[in-house]
Amino acid sequence: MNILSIQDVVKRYHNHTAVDHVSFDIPKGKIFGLLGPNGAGKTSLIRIITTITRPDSGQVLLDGAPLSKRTPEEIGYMPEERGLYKKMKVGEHLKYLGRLKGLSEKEVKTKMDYWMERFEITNWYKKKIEELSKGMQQKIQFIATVLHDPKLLILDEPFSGLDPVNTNLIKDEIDRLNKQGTSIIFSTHRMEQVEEICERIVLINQGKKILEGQVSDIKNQFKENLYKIKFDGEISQEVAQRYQMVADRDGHLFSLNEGQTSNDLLRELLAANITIHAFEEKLPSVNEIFINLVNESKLQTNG
Ligand SMILES: Nc1ncnc2c1ncn2[C@@H]1O[C@H](COP(=O)(O)OP(=O)(O)OP(=O)(O)O)[C@@H](O)[C@H]1O
Repeated sequence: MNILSIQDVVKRYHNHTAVDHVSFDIPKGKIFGLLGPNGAGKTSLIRIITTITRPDSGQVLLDGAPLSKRTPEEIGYMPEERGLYKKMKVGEHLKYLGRLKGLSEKEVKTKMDYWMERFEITNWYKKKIEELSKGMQQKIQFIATVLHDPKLLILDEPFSGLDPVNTNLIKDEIDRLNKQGTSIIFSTHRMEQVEEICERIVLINQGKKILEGQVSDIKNQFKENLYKIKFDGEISQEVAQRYQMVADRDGHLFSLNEGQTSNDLLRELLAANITIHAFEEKLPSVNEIFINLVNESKLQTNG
């Protein structure tokens, strides 16, 4: 079952196509990465999902049903551009946003107290937003996003401006909400966070989907048969050349040749009488895959 189904969605601004026939599904209960370089069309797509704008064509289903007036109550969206009213007090602000999402006065109070206590910030109720640091405002924005228990959370750069302790705090909350069944779309340019957090990703470039799938499958799909080996001892020139051995940060990289297996390499190294401390396949990082694909499609467009 999918929490979200994007079906052939197109969005144009004047003569620019920001989202160009994009389709993908997001399975329920997963953390899904929506990736792409600046200007790729991610925000345009998110604004369609959250019903801020409408697509020119195509449709979006949330939990199997077309988007409607009730959609915002089912989604929690934390935009990259944080939009809190500086002059409002924290308590008033959360109450206001919770009411906008359809919560009753009593529900807002219960949920707000729960989150403020959870984050140990109950002494902030009467503080004005403008009195809070960027990171503190970020916490309030997070609470505002999850206050109404949305079934789909859309988080755009949720850790920007947070120190490592608060990053972990929010990361743990995201994880906990996900374990309780909340589906999550996570949009970021921080690729190491994608590897750590997301199960599946979609990569958009110039409005078009260029890659989609399970992170582990994608890494395997783009692997280059590289092995990282840590060893003590001498490797002959001949073997080093044949495997295009190069020094890496804390070991050496070996490339398998056509038709060779990792076992062939290991056998050869054992015969060379070296002491092997570590032997592992080096899969490309999501960052490397991202950069390669985006550069490739740039070349295709320019060529
Ligand atoms: N309201 C608008 N009017 C005109 N053009 C727009 C509008 N919103 C977005 N665009 C254009 O659509 C394209 C996609 O923008 P979008 O904000 O969706 O990208 P993005 O992937 O979110 O980028 P970033 O990572 O930089 O936030 C860009 O070329 C942008 O200039």
